[in-house]
Formats: sequence, C-alpha cells, structure tokens
Amino acid sequence: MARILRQSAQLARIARQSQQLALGRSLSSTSRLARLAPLTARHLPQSPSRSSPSSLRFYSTEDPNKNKPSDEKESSSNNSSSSSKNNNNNNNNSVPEESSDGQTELEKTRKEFPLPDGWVHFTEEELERFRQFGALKGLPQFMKDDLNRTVNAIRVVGAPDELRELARRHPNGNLTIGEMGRVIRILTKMTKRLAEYEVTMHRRALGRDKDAVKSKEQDPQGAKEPRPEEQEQEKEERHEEQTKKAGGPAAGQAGGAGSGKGGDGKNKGGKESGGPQDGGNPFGKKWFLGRFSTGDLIMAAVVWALIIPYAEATFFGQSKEITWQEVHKDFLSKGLVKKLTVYNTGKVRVELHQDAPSAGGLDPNVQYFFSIGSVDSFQKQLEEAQNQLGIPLQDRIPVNYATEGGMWPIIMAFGPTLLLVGLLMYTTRSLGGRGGNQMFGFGKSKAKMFNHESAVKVKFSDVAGMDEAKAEIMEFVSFLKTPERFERLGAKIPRGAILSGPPGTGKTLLAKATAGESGVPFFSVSGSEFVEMFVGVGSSRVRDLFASARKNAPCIIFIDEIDAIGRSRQDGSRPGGSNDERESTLNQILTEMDGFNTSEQIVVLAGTNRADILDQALLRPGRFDRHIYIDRPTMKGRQDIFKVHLKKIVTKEDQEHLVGRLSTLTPGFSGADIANVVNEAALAAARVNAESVELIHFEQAIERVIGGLERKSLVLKPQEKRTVAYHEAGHAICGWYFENADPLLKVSIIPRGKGALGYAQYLPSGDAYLMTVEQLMDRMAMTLGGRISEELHFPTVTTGASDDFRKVTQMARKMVTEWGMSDKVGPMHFSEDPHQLQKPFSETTAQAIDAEVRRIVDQAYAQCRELLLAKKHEVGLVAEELLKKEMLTRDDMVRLLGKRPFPDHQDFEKYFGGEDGLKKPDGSGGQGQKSAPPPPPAEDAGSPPKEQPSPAFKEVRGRDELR
Ligand SMILES: Nc1ncnc2c1ncn2[C@@H]1O[C@H](COP(=O)(O)OP(=O)(O)OP(=O)(O)O)[C@@H](O)[C@H]1O
Repeated sequence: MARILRQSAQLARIARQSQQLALGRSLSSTSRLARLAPLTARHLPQSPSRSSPSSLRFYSTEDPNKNKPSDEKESSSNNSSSSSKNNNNNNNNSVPEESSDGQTELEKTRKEFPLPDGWVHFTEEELERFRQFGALKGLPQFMKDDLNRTVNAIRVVGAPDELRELARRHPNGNLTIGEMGRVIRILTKMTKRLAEYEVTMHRRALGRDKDAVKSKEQDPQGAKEPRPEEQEQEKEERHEEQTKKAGGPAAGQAGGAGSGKGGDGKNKGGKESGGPQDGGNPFGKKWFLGRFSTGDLIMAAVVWALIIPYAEATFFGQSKEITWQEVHKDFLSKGLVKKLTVYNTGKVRVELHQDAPSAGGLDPNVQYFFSIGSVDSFQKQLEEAQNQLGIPLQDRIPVNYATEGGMWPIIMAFGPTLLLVGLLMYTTRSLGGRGGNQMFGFGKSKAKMFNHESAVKVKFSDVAGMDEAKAEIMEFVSFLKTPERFERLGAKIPRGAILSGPPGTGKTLLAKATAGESGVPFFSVSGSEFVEMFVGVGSSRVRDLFASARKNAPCIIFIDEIDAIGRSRQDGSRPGGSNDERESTLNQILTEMDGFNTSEQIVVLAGTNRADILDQALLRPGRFDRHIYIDRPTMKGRQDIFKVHLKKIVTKEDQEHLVGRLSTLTPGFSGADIANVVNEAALAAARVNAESVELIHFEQAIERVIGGLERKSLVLKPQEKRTVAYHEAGHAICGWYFENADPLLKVSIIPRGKGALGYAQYLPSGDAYLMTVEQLMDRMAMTLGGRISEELHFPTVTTGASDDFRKVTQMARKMVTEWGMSDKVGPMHFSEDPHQLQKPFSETTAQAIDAEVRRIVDQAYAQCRELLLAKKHEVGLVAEELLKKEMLTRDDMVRLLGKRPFPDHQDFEKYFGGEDGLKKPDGSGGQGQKSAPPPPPAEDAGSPPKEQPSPAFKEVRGRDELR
C-alpha cells in the first residue's frame, strides 16, 4: 500500500503539473519524466535492508475513528491536520481546518467530492504512515512536497478500494502482470480525480484572492501582519520565483501577494493565463490520454514494479536481523510467532501475533528476520525447537515459502520478450529514416541528392570528345534554364534521355555535367539500388525517388545502369529472366514517367551499357525520348580527353606531341581508360621520385593498363623460354613482312598479367572501322605465326598457341557467317545465339560453313608457313636476340632486319618517326624510346558489331589450360 501511495504522490505531481499546464505553464513531458525517475532511482543506494513491512500493521479496512465519539473523531482529525502541517510546512494545499460551524473543512470538502462507487477514504494512520515516508532523509524537497500534497488530496478524494486490497494481498509488491495493469487503471482514475480536485481548489483560491484584493482596495490602511500560513505562502512563492528564474517549469506565472488558505495551484498574482475559462473539466479523459501516452503509463508502471520494491525496502523496511537462538528464546518460547515465511534468498521473516509486540516488549514497527543455511536444516531446527517447547502438533507454527525480489521473476519471465520488443522498436525507428512511415525504411529511395552549389561541380568543359552527345543533351539544360522559350512555341520538352555505350565512356560524367551546367539538384541512383529481396520495395523506391524529385523540381534524375531494372519484360525465356519484382519496378518507372507533365521540369537521364536489352516501353517517345550513344572516343576525342586529364598532373613534356603520341598509342581506349593511364603515369613517376611525369611513365602506364603487371617472379625453364622466344619471333616476323599487318611496336618474353608468357605488340592502323579480306587474312596468318615457328624450329609443338587458334577460328567463322566473305556460303548472316537450341541454318549450310571456315584457316596457315619458311633465318635472329635481351623494340627490329618494306600509316609516321626510329618531330627522343602497346580487345557486347579482329596481344597460356 505504501508503495501504491507513493505512486499516488507521483500522480499528484502529474495532476498538479496538468493543472499548471492548463494554466498556461509549459512543462514538457521530458521534464516530467525526468522528475519521475529520481523518485526511485536516487534512493536505491541508501538501502541497508530489503525486507518488506507488513502492510497490515499500517492500514486497516475500517476507519479507526469510526467507532469513536464524534468529538474524538474531530480531534483526531485536527491532530492529524496539525501534525501534517508540522511535518510539512509547505503543505498548504487543501489542509482542512475546522470551520466555525463545527464541521471540519475536511468533512466539508469531502462532501463536495463524494466517493464514487468502490472508493474509500484512507485512515489517518495510513495517511500518516505515508507522510513519514515523505519526511525521510534524502528525499528531494519537491518530492516531499508532492507527496504531502498528494496525501492531503487523497485524504479528501479517497482512493479505489482495489488499491488497498492489492496492497494487502501483496505486501512485498510482487504484482503479476495482470495486477500491474489493474494498478495502471486505478492510478489513471486517481490522477483524473486528483486533477479535478486541484482545479476546484485552485478556482476557489482564485476567488478568495479576488475577494482579498477587493477588501485591500477598500481598506488600504488596513494592512495586517500576515498570518503564519500567509508567511509560508509567501515563502513558497519566493521559492517558486527562484525556480522560474533558474528556468524551472513554472514559467509564466506572475508573482504577487496572495491571501487565504490555499492550493498550491493558486494563481499568486491574480493573473490567470490560459486557465479553464468555463466550468468544463479541462482534464477530461481525452486530454489526459493526450498528454500521457499509454507508453508513458506502461513505462511508469514497469519502473514502479521493478524498482519500487527496493525503494520500499529502503524506506519502509525498519527491519532487524536476529539469530536463531533469539528466535528460539525470545519469540518461539513466548508464543509470539504467528507465521514464518521462508524466502528464496535464505531469509526467514517472522510474523508476530497482533498483540505480540506489547506482550513481548517489542517495537511494533520493526520487522524481524533471520538467516538460514538451508531449508532442510531450518525445518529440522524448527521441528526440534517446537518439540522441545512441547508445542502440540495442531498449534505448530505455519511456514510459508515465498520468492523475494519481485522484479527478478518478472524480469526472467518477461525480460527477453520486452528486450526483443524494445530492440524491434528501436530498429524500426532507426532504420525508418526520414518519416519512418515505411517498414524499416526499405521503401525509401537510396538516391543521393547533389546540390548544384556544393557537389556537382562538373561542367561540359570537363567532358571531352563527345561533341554530338553534348550538343544533344545541351537542349535539356536550356529546357531547365529557360523552359518558356520552348513552351512558348508549344514544343514538348523531352522527358529523358538514355545514354548508352561501352563502359567508361563518360555517360555518368555527361549526366553530372548536365546537372552542373543547369544548376539544378541532381538525384543520382543506380538501377541495382532498386533491387531488394523484398517484393514491392523497388517500386516503392521509385515512387519515393520521383516524389522527392517533384519536391525539388526543376531537377535531374540520373539512373545509372538502368538495365538492372529496365531489361525487356519478354526476356522471361532467358535464364534468370522473368522476375516479378524487377517488372513491377520497371512498371512503376513507366508509370511515374507518364505521370509527370512536361511542365514539371524533371529530366530523367539513364545510363546503360546494354541499350539493346532494354524494354521497348522505356524507349518509346514520351519516356526516354532521346537515345544518345556514346562510343569510345576517336583519335581526336582521345586527344581532348588526354588534354583534360593532363591538366591535373605535373609534366614538362611538349603537350601537343605528348597528347598526339599517347592518343595514337591508345586506340579503343575509353575515357575511363585514359584517365587511368594518366593517373598510373603519375604514380609511376612518383614511385621513382621523378620531378615531373615523363613520356616513359605514360608508356609504362599504357603497357601496364593493357598487359597487366610484369611477373618477374615467374621464372621459365630454359627450354620453355626458348620456345616462347621462337613463338614470339614468329609473330614479329609476320608483322614485319605482311603488308596489311599492323606495325610492330614491341616484342617481349617477359611474362605479364595472367598467363601471358610473352607478347608482341602492334599498333593497329588508327581507328579502323572497316577491314578488307586481305587485312583479315594477313592478321590471321600473323596470329598463326607463333605455332608455325614452333613447328619449324622444334621437333614438337606446345600448348601456347591455343589462344591464337581461338582468335583465328573466330575471325574465319565471322568472315563466313556474318561478313559474307565466303563465295560458297554467300552473303548471309547467321548470328550466333547461345540461347537458341536450333541453329538458324540447315545441316547442309552448317557443313558448308565448317568447310569454308577450315578453308580460310588453312589458307592463312599456308600463307604464314610460306613466309616463315622463307624467313626462317630472320626468325632465328630475332628469337636469339630476344633470348638475350628479353624485349626488342622497333629499333632493334630495324637493326636486325632492315627497314620494313611497307610504309606505315600517317599517325604512326608522325608520332613515332616512322621507320627511322622513335623520333619526335622536333628531333628529340628517338633511339631507345620504348614502343607502346595496341588497344585492348574491343569486345563489347553492347556496341554494334565492330568486328575488327582482336589485336595480336599474344597470350601464351601454360599447361594448366589443358586440365
Ligand atoms: N569524355 C570524357 N572526358 C573526360 N573524362 C572522361 C570522359 N569519359 C570518361 N572520363 C573519365 O572516366 C571516368 C568514368 O566515366 P563514367 O563513370 O562517366 O563512365 P560511364 O560511361 O558512366 O561508365 P559505366 O558505363 O561503366 O558506368 C570519369 O570520371 C572521367 O574521369
């Protein structure tokens, strides 16, 4: 009961605060909670004992004054009033006093607040006990005040009988969860009633203030010495004012002299702000629940249930530990013991008969207990003692067994569940992100928004070598900047553009530059970020993305790698094709793009390497109206891109010549490759502590980008090295003597990258877009040069030519099936589709194709063998030199073989000094300059068939390929 009353103290405070709120005071719920918490937490460390008192000793169901004569009753009442006043001189709220008509103020007020059904008035003894708790050392003053106010208020308004019954049933505070719920309900009722009471008292006090002010005005001379209560009142006002100054919760209340007995909630300055204007109840159920959520109440109840038992032990448990001998001698032998309760903690509580304290000269307020070793030994001892005392069997002392520390069973039973629920709530909130209205925020778009002022600094000048694409996309910029220019003439602005092309060609860069130029927000998201394992998340993210975009219009949305979601919906037949989640995401994009009108000024750009697999619905006019294909840069484009990136590094090389030479060396390179080469060159220079980046560093970088790292640790056996040298020499001789072969730059037997034991580098004749049959035949013959050289110089052949055969066969097959270069098969195109089960040609055609492919390869073989037989000596020369030097440049070749019998192409002549060595136009450089590599294999699945034969970047594979 004491505990429950303590809770009422909190409730009183809440009620009072509620009243303050109603009067215009602001008191946040956090401060309320902050004030609730110390009530329990601050006092725990002071607990010397944890035993609980028997509530029966403090409370009874009957009013102790009930059977007393009325004058005695009144005096009792008055005594307790005065005692309460003495105990707490701040206790100026609702302390009933005797009125002139003989009725106590308490009785009068009680009449105004008739008890509802099931409510009782607490006895003075019960209330007094509660006040004692307030007087305990260590309790902060504000809590003591609250407690006293609550006691006084409860004294008038009463409390549900259930509360008393609960307290009686559970003196140790071990409530079940169901009972805790009941307590919450009871407390809610009490709070409401207490609040009503305080408001009434407050109104009454206000009325008295007004009267007092009036009488003062009438009798200005009649200032009297203030009564003690008034002095106390003023004292409290001063205290409140100080609190206000210190930023306390009672802000906004004007100070001033008040008169009359009073409620704490009285408006001391006579100035009421925001108070209830009418007679209605400002603390109606709705209001109450609005201020204190169910969560707050449950929290309070849980804290109460878990912590209060300790507080109770601290403040109420005037307990005394005694020994078994004392129990035997002073209690059992005198027959004072009514019951013994054994707790799981090894303590036994001694419950005495009602009249035992007086009979045995004991303090009735002390709870006695003793410790036992084990339950068995205790039972034995007790039995022996009772036998010894000759207590008859029927009068033996009953022994109870109970669990102490009410919180532990609850924690053990409900702790894990509560923890789980708490964790779940926490995760929900923290993952919920903005708004948190969607489960875990999965449905939130992951698009990053760049603000033009901060993040997107890219301009069109940073994007080199794609003039047509830039011009095309410029229109979007003008639309975002000056939409009226287009709308005036009734033109509809394209809603979006698909930027497609091989990887690293600057699609993202172009989109960023568009945002940078137009100066609008830029939402960047990758198609794969819409994909989640949960169905519906993708479309939800699309919705969220477009909703954010609408809020920030005008703006640009850029969806990179849109093929992750925009793949054709008919592709279900393909492995891993049909996917409901992907399709619903795509549908949502289609819907959103239809949903905004052209005046909304949202431009959607999308980047992909696989425009060919996109759904047709995405590509139709009205959605992605523009298709901008961004190819690998041309010679001019590469020069421009090199210029952009060279600006960022320190080099003293002649810019014009450097750019030209590097661009010549890098046909087929994308913008990203070029950026990488420049960066690698700077790193190479830094590695050797060079002052600036030189040409050699660039060429090393190109070689590294193409061929991978040199593998110095890979040591070949002498015979293997010899085979590799003759193999590479075969390629080099072919490249030197076939007219249509690409000019040779370098031949090496230093292993590089993955599996390449040696390689020959050639420079393809510029940006070749077309190839003749002769070029193809020479290239095939040159590719077969390695194996044929092995045949001619060794008794056996090796596995090293496998990759060469693959390339040759592929070229020959394409000549027959795609390029119409076979008379027998004719001008036909049979594309190879690995997913098609049936070939798109008859068996006869298949045989014809096979025969033609074989014929072409045989022809190339014969052509190569003929040359290498004729140049067997030269092959030997080059191979032996290679074995000596491991790497030969074009100069070495000229030295060994003389000038190449055919002129080289223009760019090669210009930047590599033709056959006279690697001289720059100004005469510098020349001898000793390392040559550069060819472009990387141009096998891009998404680009239109640019079926140039892959460059002869030789890979000699090891034996493991056979496994
Ligand atoms: N035309 C260009 N001008 C200047 N730099 C370029 C150009 N193209 C590419 N780059 C460089 O390459 C980098 C990568 O380019 P970007 O990310 O735009 O390629 P992408 O086409 O979007 O590639 P992917 O298709 O793989 O996403 C850029 O950051 C830039 O440094």
